[in-house]
Amino acid sequence: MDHSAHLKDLLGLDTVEYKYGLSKAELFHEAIANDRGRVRLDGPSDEQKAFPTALGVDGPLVYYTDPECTGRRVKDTFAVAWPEVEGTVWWKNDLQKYDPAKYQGLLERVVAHLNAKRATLYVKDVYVGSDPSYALPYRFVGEFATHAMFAHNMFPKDLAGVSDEESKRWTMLNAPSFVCEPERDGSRSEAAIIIDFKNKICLVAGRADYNGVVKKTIFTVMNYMLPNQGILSMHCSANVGSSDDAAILFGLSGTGKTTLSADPNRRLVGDDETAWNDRGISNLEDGCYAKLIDLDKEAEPVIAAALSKAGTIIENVAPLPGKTMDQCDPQELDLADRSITENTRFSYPLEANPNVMPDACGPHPQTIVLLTADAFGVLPPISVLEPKDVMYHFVCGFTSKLAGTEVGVTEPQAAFSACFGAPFMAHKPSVYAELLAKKMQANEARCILLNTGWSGGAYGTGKRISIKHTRALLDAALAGDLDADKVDYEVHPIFNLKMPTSCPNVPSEILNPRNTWADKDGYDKAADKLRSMFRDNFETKGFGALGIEPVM
Ligand SMILES: Nc1ncnc2c1ncn2[C@@H]1O[C@H](COP(=O)(O)OP(=O)(O)O)[C@@H](O)[C@H]1O
Ligand SMILES: C=C(OP(=O)(O)O)C(=O)O
Ligand SMILES: [Mn+2]
Repeated sequence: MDHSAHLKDLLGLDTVEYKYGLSKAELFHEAIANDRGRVRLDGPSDEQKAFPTALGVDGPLVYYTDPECTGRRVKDTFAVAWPEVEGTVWWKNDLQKYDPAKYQGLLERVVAHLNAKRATLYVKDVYVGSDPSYALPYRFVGEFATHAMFAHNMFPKDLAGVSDEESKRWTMLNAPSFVCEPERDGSRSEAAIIIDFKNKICLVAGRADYNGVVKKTIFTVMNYMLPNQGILSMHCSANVGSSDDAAILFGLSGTGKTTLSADPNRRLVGDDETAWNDRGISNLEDGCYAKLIDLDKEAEPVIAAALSKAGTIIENVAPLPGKTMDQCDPQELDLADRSITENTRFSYPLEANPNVMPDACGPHPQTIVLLTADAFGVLPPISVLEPKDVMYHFVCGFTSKLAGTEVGVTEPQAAFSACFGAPFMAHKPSVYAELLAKKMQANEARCILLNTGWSGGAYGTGKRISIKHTRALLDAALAGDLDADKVDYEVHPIFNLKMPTSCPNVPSEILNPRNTWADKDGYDKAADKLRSMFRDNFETKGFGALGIEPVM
């Protein structure tokens, strides 16, 4: 069945025009010519009205989202509560039930809207997963060429060996020009992002044109599908060292998955979504989606270099003062500008990194890193974990949500996000925890908790630990220099975490966070408060009943 028959059959689209399978260069030109002014813009700057903007033919595509949608709209993210799937989904605030009848009505209205305007729709066929044994065909269908180009950048394209493509295919219908009516459509607002697990459809209706939606929605789908095959899907980045030693780095948004995995001395597997099966790890994607805010070109050389490559998509970054986008070299964008959002981004294909693993896969991980960005400034910058600590911290998923990635978050907010990615975990945390425990039993790995958050005080008084020190800590851990037989530890009296007392290229005094606070009493109180939060969260979520041992 070709794409138009498929989309007529699945969705009822029949009077639209398709631009199917365009090359990246063609999508780039389509975006320049056609995406301009297609989203309602209420009060943006002139610069935003002129989106998207090309920086020369070989330059990046610079795209400005709807100002309402500069991050993920978590409160507008749903899955259809079909009776067949209702009992298998982990329902929560960031994945709520959508009434099946309302969903069917809404889908019909979106399709009617596109048919009525004889919309031009971009169709891009990619895969989610770089290993054909589990990869799923993913058909992006949407009004914006930019999104189709994003799908092209971010996902594997020519993957041979995927069986039964038609029956496995997932389809995203992405219609930013539609306006949801909550009363009639059952949505919360004028936009809704809805996963239909029964019919393999992701519907993006309304103002939700942040590129991240195109990847995180299908990631949620993979987190639903893969555990059913015994494959652990993870919100983590991954890379491989020179002796074929793989590492995975779990973390919620803003904790450093992308930054720390882009390591000039290690080959990249992926920066965000990784699967772990019986053969090892592999990337679900084929590109990276890095934050640009305050990018320090010395601390993040790989990401900075990717910024001058052709074919990237830059999102919501303003030009330097006095420049217009057309004159502005990608290296001269105003990376400190927060006027549109803190969550400024760019998407680049893996090949923009000179140091990647062939086929975006690697062996079983030798090191498991749990990333957290503690805005209370009380967790040690590095702790060495036992497997039971990993299970505890994995289900707790403590971090601070940083500004920007989720609509509505404007300053750091303590969060317990199970599996370091609760919004994307379609099953209950126990499903992923059990798989992780099995994988860890079968493959011995060293485990660390790496805190990329605040030191010397909480957010507001202290400072974020430098990327230089975080990297030195990570490098030492990866080299085995912090293994139990190599280094002395202190045990943190409140968090019960093993803190190395020394580490190459890191001042020893920062290794125990209490040393970095002038106000020791203040530190003790803050640490105590965080421990209470950990305990309350553990209790409320009933993790004890899953066989997880409370470690603090
Ligand atoms: N010590 C640190 N380690 C990692 N990232 C840091 C650190 N200090 C500041 N940052 C910044 O924090 C952000 C981390 O974001 P990113 O790597 O995109 O996280 P993720 O991929 O997990 O969402 C980047 O903007 C990075 O520059
Ligand atoms: C793209 C995202 O991922 P991250 O911030 O983890 O890179 C996101 O959460 O929208
Ligand atoms: Mn990232």
